[in-house]
Amino acid sequence: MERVVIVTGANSGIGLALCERLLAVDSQLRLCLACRNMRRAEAARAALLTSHTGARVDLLHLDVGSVQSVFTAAQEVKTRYNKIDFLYLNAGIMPNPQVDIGAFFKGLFSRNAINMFATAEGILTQQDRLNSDGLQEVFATNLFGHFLLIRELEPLLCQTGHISRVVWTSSSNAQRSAFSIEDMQHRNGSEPYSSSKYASDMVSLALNKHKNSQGLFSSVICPGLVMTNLTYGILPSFFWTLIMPIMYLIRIFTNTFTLTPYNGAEALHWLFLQTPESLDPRAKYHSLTSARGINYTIPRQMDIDDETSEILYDKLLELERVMRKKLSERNADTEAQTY
Ligand SMILES: NC(=O)C1=CN([C@@H]2O[C@H](COP(=O)(O)OP(=O)(O)OC[C@H]3O[C@@H](n4cnc5c(N)ncnc54)[C@H](OP(=O)(O)O)[C@@H]3O)[C@@H](O)[C@H]2O)C=CC1
Ligand SMILES: CC(C)CCC[C@@H](C)[C@H]1CC[C@H]2C3=C(CC[C@]12C)[C@@]1(C)CCC(=O)[C@@H](C)[C@@H]1CC3
Repeated sequence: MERVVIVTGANSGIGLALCERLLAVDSQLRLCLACRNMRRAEAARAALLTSHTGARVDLLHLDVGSVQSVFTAAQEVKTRYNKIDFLYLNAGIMPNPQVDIGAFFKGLFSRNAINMFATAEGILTQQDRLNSDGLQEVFATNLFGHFLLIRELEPLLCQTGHISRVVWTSSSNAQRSAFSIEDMQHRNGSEPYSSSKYASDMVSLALNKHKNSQGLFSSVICPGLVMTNLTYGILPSFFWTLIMPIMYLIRIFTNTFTLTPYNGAEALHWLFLQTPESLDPRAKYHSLTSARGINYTIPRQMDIDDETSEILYDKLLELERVMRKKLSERNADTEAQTY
């Protein structure tokens, strides 16, 4: 049976590697690349068709960081497909990352060194900004746009007699300490990436609680540390290439250095092959690569509580109402001006 799979941020890195891997296991797939830049999306589609001639690969314009774009894209999805089997929420940003060199060297000679390499805890900050919707950009892109997409696609995702899956590309950098329920957009901190990923872990838990009975199942994964455009924003690519032998050395101590997008997509691919009943809603599924280069997936319990995840879910629903109102007022104004 033909399965419909949508991948956000599919034109590069882990998203593109996932598409390659999915087409390799299911040639009947109807794959939809949901991207903000159609030129890059076309190039990704061409690359996929080179290795999988005859595959059914659609393109969808989607900027998850824009409320209007999410609504327009969801409308388009509803006209194209009558069900969704997998929705991979993979698009993500980490703007203006800064590594605290002092904290890095302190961590290097501490008992916490392995954990630091696996999670970047305490050594990585970012500078966020407001987007044109008046939302914090990292929150809007990594979390809220995806949340809205799910809400808009509920008629397709929650159908009686059909199972749909959503999979969030989260991170082991998601930390409780970076998230505050009073400041869910992380307006006041310097770890918006960590906060947004922690929030996605909580939303996934809440979604399972509210939507499993309607056939919608949510999971979260961490791809490990992968060389992509995102990590090339932290250190330039030539520097990563220079220190690659050290990276392989570190992999002996932490299997979280998956390094290639193919390896990083392991848990995303693994989830595609599992039945939802066999999965743990409180677990994050980690892509891991052993020192010998063997890929595997393991679940680890997430540090989240039901109460905060419920409050967050409600707050997101409230923000959704506010944004819908704002948008309809904005659209009414534009219409009035054109007449
Ligand atoms: N690399 C790593 O070590 C890790 C990555 N992750 C997560 O993996 C996911 C994929 O990132 P990765 O492959 O590493 O990095 P890439 O930068 O290669 O991929 C990110 C993708 O998201 C897209 N994207 C960004 N913003 C938007 C937007 N507003 N609307 C639509 N698409 C958007 C990008 O599009 P464009 O090309 O147009 O910018 C790109 O296709 C992210 O969620 C990231 O947080 C998690 C843990 C580790
Ligand atoms: C290995 C080198 C000698 C020095 C590299 C130091 C840091 C730049 C890295 C150490 C741990 C890395 C890390 C990430 C980014 C680069 C490091 C901070 C991530 C935060 C990238 C995005 C994620 O989502 C996490 C899973 C990564 C965790 C580890």
